[in-house]
Amino acid sequence: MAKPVSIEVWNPNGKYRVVSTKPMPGTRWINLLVEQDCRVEVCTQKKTILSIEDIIALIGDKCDGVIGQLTEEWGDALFSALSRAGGKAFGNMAVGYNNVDVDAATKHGVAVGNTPGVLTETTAELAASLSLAAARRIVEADEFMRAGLYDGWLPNLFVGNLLKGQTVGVIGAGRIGSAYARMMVEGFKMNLIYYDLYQATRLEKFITGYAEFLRANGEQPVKWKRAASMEEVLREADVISLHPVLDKTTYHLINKESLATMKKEAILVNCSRGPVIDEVALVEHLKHNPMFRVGLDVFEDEPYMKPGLADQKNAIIVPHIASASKWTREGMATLAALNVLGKIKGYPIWSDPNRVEPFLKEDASPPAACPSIVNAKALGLPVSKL
Ligand SMILES: NC(=O)C1=CN([C@@H]2O[C@H](COP(=O)(O)OP(=O)(O)OC[C@H]3O[C@@H](n4cnc5c(N)ncnc54)[C@H](O)[C@@H]3O)[C@@H](O)[C@H]2O)C=CC1
Ligand SMILES: O=C(O)C(=O)CO
Repeated sequence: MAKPVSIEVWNPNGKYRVVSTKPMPGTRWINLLVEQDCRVEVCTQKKTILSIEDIIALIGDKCDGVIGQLTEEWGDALFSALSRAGGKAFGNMAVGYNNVDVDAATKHGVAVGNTPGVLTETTAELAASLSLAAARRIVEADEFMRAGLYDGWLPNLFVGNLLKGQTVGVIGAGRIGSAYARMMVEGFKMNLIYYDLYQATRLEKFITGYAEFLRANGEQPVKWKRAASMEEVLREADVISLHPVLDKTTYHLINKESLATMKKEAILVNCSRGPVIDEVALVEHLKHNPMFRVGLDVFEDEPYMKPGLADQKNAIIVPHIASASKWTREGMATLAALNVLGKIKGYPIWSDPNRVEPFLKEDASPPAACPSIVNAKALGLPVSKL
């Protein structure tokens, strides 16, 4: 028997019971649920990652929907518990849903929501920050200052890489990868090489237009290329940022062999999911190639790091904070709640999950639709005409 889990309750007499496995930023998401007759229960347990038993205890005997987190393994056990409790919706507070067994959810008739569109720029900005921090050795230099080691300007002190004119490589040029590419190309006048299963037409058009603008202003134009293979990106790029989804095709995409393909002084950034990189191979590569640098937001066995990673001066490591801007996190909470609410109320699915602004306007009621349900087709859910 699982121990009871501590909760905070809003609108105790609400008709629909919605559980959030974590307190989430802002209050709009709670207000929107309460206004629509939901009793909202938020788990306040002082434990970062809840166990499956904890979540089953939270679901209880009657639960209409759950808002959960990417740290939780949502598989058959949780979806059958939710379905037994009458639940029809699970909202993952994330765009990535590799923690969710979508087939199991579909089998139990549960809609799975995610939160695309609201974290694109925020995540791309962190990837850009890590790229810059690695190129200019900002963390090492900061540690040096704090250690009281600075005793005057020197010609060779913390010399790093100039990005202008170098090539940025993007693997996975979807929403976030494309936003990152634009930042690096437009902001630092880098050339782009990208690899994706699909053509990034809008990104290509943007860079072509920007190159024309630069040429017209007497500046060196930037260039872009869609690579035929990932290896081409690894061979040619000076800075490589990973932005694919995590699935069977991208697990350990970066391994011993692919690391060996990269330039000795390349920079590798990962703001996607940890298992896209074989972290043991990466630690070895960092040890043997001191001029190779990485910026990591995500890790293979979060919250842990593989032995030796934290000792490498050529690694910048931050704790999965790529989406951590206030606007984005509040927006993610709102979208996750509206996915659950929409399914409870029987609303149709929003037709373009990338165009989520109407759901985020503080001073307006959100559209009567679920912003993004990943198994909408499999469940045969109707699409909104709004
Ligand atoms: N570190 C963080 O806090 C965050 C991490 N993420 C991660 O970033 C991922 C991407 O997010 P979005 O850009 O919104 O998704 P997206 O679906 O727009 O882009 C993913 C791209 O990866 C491509 N792709 C899939 N398999 C591939 C392969 N084998 N090789 C090359 N490309 C491949 C897809 O074609 C697509 O263009 C999410 O799934 C999530 O895991 C997202 C937000 C924040
Ligand atoms: O949305 C996601 O996929 C995240 O990783 C949140 O930071």
